[in-house]
Amino acid sequence: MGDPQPTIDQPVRLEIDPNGEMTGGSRRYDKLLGDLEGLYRDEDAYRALLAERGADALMYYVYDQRYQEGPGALIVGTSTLLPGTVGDEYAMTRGHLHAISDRAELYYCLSGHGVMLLDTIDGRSEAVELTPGAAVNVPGEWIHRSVNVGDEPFVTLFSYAADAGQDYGIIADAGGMRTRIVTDGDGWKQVPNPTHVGYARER
Ligand SMILES: O=P(O)(O)OC[C@H]1O[C@H](O)[C@H](O)[C@@H](O)[C@@H]1O
Ligand SMILES: [Fe+2]
Repeated sequence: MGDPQPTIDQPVRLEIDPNGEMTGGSRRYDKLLGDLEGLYRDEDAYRALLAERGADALMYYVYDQRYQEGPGALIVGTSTLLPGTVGDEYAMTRGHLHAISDRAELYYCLSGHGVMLLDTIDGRSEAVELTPGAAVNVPGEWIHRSVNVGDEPFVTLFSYAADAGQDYGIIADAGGMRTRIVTDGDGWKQVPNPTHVGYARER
């Protein structure tokens, strides 16, 4: 009686387009304007956009491919974040800490112009600007979100451990991340977020 035989998955070929289309993946999911209640600071601007474009307006979408949920497997996919602002804030993903918080993630920019916004529980914040060909290796323990600061879709290729999971509550409970990425007229800037009350473990 030896150890049980591991499941050996078959390699998968993925076709990944700079505009974010991916074939060979396992699934696609869409985030709509109506899903993003509470994300943006300017609630009046959010309500106005909702009235104008409807709850079904597409904000971002993700393709991914995974073999299994085990700790040794990778999830690979693309994220396409459509451009725009809500109030003075640029379009962004909800953001998360991995549920298994030490899990890292690679993001490689395929097209567009964005910022990876990053916070740690222990008080550090970073904003890493991404243009095609630039990547960020996000270490474990960093809360992360993508922000589109350009006029075109911001598309990244990502990869992370299949067992990582996502904790969204950590940002919601803190009143947002420590900083926000806003327009200053002709570009982006990072400003303190006045609604941020600290992450649970630092309160
Ligand atoms: O999950 P959100 O914060 O809404 O961001 C959307 C997606 O962004 C990235 O591409 C991650 O790798 C995905 O796992 C994540 O789901
Ligand atoms: Fe992630």
